[in-house]
Amino acid sequence: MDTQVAILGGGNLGTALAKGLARTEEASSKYDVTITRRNADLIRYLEDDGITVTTDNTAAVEEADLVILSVQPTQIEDLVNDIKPVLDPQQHILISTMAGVTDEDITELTGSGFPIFRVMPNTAAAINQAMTCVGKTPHKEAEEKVIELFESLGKTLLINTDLMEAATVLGACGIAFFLRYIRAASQGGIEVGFHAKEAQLIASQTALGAAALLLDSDNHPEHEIDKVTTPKGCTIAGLNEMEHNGLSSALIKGIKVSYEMIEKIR
Ligand SMILES: NC(=O)C1=CN([C@@H]2O[C@H](COP(=O)(O)OP(=O)(O)OC[C@H]3O[C@@H](n4cnc5c(N)ncnc54)[C@H](O)[C@@H]3O)[C@@H](O)[C@H]2O)C=CC1
Ligand SMILES: O=C(O)[C@@H]1CCC=N1
Repeated sequence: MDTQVAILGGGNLGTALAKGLARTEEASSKYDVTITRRNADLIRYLEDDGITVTTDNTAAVEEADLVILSVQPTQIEDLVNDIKPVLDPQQHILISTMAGVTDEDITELTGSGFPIFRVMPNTAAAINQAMTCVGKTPHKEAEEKVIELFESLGKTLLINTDLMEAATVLGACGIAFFLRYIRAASQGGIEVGFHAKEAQLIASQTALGAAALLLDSDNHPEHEIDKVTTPKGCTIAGLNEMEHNGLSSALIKGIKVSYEMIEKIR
């Protein structure tokens, strides 16, 4: 029988997870997905992909093996109060995507005995290109199921839970950080002669190529950069100008401020 997945909170991330699970034959043949949202009509379109859409959290949980909690941190208390009567430690593996919410926070609301996993995916799950960090737990059998689910949505990395906040910033917020780079590169591309759509295509495919070079080889970025920077050429001139203006420093500082912010989310 298919594994039953309930995604509670069909917002930006929840819908990305649902779309990814419906998008490939491999995932859709393994997982039966139900997604909930208070205003379910806003995500009714997911039914076209074979996903069950409902406002009824308890009905979704009653059927589920894997329960993904994907509401905002401030909304978790109401959600757990809603589903608590049907939560069963023998049946349910709880998976939280919530930034800054610890497993202790969740246990306080659910009561003890549940395998609770903290995961940090990103919105590229919608196209099965997510990076998902999964926090280690002692529940090894359940862990395999959680990793299998997120492997069907992209790549996974098992990490110590004290790194979940760092994973949030680098992997989840990272989507926005890289997209802002692509937007800026496109704007530069327009200044030097391209139409907006052409500039975006060139910048996006170049970003994808740069990332793929690293994923394919495991090389350090600077090793690949050295291959592009012709002596006295235009690459090193542009790169050094970017660094004089604080490119690397701005990124590092932004990541640190983002990290410090997680403490304050809840
Ligand atoms: N957006 C992102 O890229 C990522 C978000 N996260 C985390 O995932 C969680 C969700 O984030 P987003 O999807 O961006 O937020 P969102 O605000 O877009 O989605 C939350 C959804 O949950 C629904 N909701 C709230 N209470 C509910 C309830 N009791 N029953 C059913 N639905 C309910 C809301 O109506 C909303 O549609 C957050 O905790 C966030 O920290 C983690 C990684 C990436
Ligand atoms: O910005 C946020 O707080 C959430 C967590 C990671 C991505 N979005």
